[in-house]
Amino acid sequence: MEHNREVEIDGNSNPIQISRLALDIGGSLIKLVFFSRNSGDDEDPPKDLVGVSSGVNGRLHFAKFETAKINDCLQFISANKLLLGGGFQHQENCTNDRSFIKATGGGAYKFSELFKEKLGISLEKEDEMDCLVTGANFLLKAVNQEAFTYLNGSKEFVQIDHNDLYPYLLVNIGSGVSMIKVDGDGKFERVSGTSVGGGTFWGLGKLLTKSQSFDELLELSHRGDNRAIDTLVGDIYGGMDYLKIGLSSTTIASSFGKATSHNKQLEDYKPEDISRSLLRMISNNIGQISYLNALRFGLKRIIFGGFFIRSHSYTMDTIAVAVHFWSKGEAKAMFLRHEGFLGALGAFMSYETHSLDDLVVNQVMPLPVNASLGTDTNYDPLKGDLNGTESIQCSVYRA
Ligand SMILES: Nc1ncnc2c1ncn2[C@@H]1O[C@H](COP(=O)(O)OP(=O)(O)O)[C@@H](O)[C@H]1O
Ligand SMILES: CC(C)(COP(=O)(O)O)[C@@H](O)C(=O)NCCC(=O)O
Repeated sequence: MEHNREVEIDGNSNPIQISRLALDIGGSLIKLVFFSRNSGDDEDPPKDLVGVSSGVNGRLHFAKFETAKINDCLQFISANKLLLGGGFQHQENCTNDRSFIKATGGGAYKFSELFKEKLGISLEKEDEMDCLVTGANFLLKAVNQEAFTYLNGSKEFVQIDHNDLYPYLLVNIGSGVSMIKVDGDGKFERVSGTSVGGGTFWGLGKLLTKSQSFDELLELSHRGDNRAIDTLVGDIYGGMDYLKIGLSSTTIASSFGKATSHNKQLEDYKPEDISRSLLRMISNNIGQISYLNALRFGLKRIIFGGFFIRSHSYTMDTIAVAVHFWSKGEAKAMFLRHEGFLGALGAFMSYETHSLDDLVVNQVMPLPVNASLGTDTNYDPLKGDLNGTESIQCSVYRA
């Protein structure tokens, strides 16, 4: 099982001290975020941080499980004693069990009883849209090298000016898609959504290609050629462009259009071509709907999150090109390194408004990890697909 291993620390076998665990239980995946305190070292806060006294150094960890395999997730929480710890406390041996954990997503309702029964814990529910926005704002403001653009195969990190962050359109591509106009911290409106999202790609792709996993389906798309199954403008116009309305001969005129051919069956198409065509169709469609919503509200920045993206170059390229094409270069698509963890991070941050409001999360830096969750120490943020196996260094300050 991909993530079902015990948490190690800093390359040795001391158990880590976990404070705070939050969950986002979605239609497809369960996302976990938890904080582990570095052993022994409290620190003085930076001089420019007013109103705080001492700090705690630690790491934020990320993990994910398929929702259908929720028992693996329960086992992971239990095996790693993630329910121990009572917030960011300074005592060395903090062992008081929590009676609740913060959780968001539909599964926080659906699986509430299961958590109670198997782990003896209540799920304190946080609104999913609230959490997505809080998570996105947190990442954009606090994490260095978080947001990037993707065009023609190259990533470029965007330096976020905190005074010029809002408004933006947040598009979360999970099982379904939510589009949220964000105007500030806690100030947002869900302006649109579409049911044609990540679940559609995975569901249709599984039926059409017999892929056994999402990763296999994505891998197939790398090798595919969508022209075998999509009808291009050139197929209709005898190889010519239709420049009068701005369409080149290579533009897709009709996704899956060639599949209408009477003398071909599903078996006559290669799974990799089907996967590629499907990925392109769904990414393109989401890019276009996003642009139309950005246009409705005059938004220039569209920030995409959700695990559908999986830092996959072809997905990001298709979305970015769609936004660029439809907006004639006016709007910009941006992606996030922690794309899939917005909701879980938002739930994690929501502890503050209740029992931990004297704490400020600050100085978050992406760092290669030591041994936490078996992460690759050569992690390169420029190349990386953050797959729920990285952690980031952070400090938390106490007022
Ligand atoms: N390992 C995986 N298993 C299933 N789906 C995955 C996986 N990795 C990425 N995905 C994609 O991510 C989508 C779920 O994204 P996510 O943001 O976690 O949404 P949700 O909250 O609905 O679970 C899936 O519908 C699928 O397209
Ligand atoms: C219902 C949801 C918010 C659930 O979130 P998810 O688990 O898909 O991340 C999402 O699937 C969604 O916004 N669906 C689109 C529904 C619509 O606007 O048509």
